[in-house]
Amino acid sequence: MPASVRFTKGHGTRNDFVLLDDREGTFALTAQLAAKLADRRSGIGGDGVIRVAPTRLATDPDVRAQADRAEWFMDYRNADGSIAEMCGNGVRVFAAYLRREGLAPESGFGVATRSGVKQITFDGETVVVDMGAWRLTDPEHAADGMDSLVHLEGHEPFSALRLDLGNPHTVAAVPPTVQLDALNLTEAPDVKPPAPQGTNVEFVQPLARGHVRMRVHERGVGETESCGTGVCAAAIATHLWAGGDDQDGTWLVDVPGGRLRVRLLPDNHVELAGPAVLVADGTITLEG
Ligand SMILES: N[C@@H](CCC[C@H](N)C(=O)O)C(=O)O
Repeated sequence: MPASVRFTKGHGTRNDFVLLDDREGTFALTAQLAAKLADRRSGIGGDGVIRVAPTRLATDPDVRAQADRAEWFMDYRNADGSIAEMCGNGVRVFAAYLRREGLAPESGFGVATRSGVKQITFDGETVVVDMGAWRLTDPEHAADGMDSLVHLEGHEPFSALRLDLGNPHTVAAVPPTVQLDALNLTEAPDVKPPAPQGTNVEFVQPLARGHVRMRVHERGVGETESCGTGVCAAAIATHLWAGGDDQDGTWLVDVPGGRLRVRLLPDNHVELAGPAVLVADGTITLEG
């Protein structure tokens, strides 16, 4: 492991990350290292930690197999050190870093992730990501658009839909009689049936046609101010609940950290667009 590593702190709608520049592919992002760096008091602080690494040197053969379509691999871990397959805000910050460092073409490129290659383009400072194809987690039980319940103390259980965006999501419909801002998300919500790999839980309320607001409790982190895969899941679920044809396929999703745009594309593909901000750079010494 090298003695010192360049890092960059960045965020996408205030979902924040520590990026570690491992362009030579020389070290491992362990659970311990990620949790240490993500700590907001004794580390740099972030909702997640991302290693920028050459795809061809990835240890996972499924990631290495993406090397012909994506030069760089987003090696992502949550703040508690656990691995996640995908991160929608993280991949935009990752793309902004590659762009700034001149490591990828302005015209667009693929990023390798644990859930396949994600295609990036830029619209000015907005980073646009083809997040790939979504799917219902349990299509057999989701006929009416609901397949689970989310329990939060002090509330009637919320009806919810489980979706797979590469990582797991449970989108809970919050009735208009419930104040979204007042929900207590300090503890992980109780989801039934339980998710074997854990789940991110989104709480969603419609605002207008094609426009919703959302709060999220992220697996491996806690409540965050935004979740890119989560806003995609929220838009897809709301679209399905509305009968699938209530708008033109473009959704705005307001989260505590800002606003993201989601487009529902053919073949169940979903596109995420939003900002990515690189805040600070530094060097950190890693213990051997
Ligand atoms: N914040 C991310 C999602 C990060 C991973 C998630 N916590 C998980 O464990 O699946 C996003 O922007 O999508």
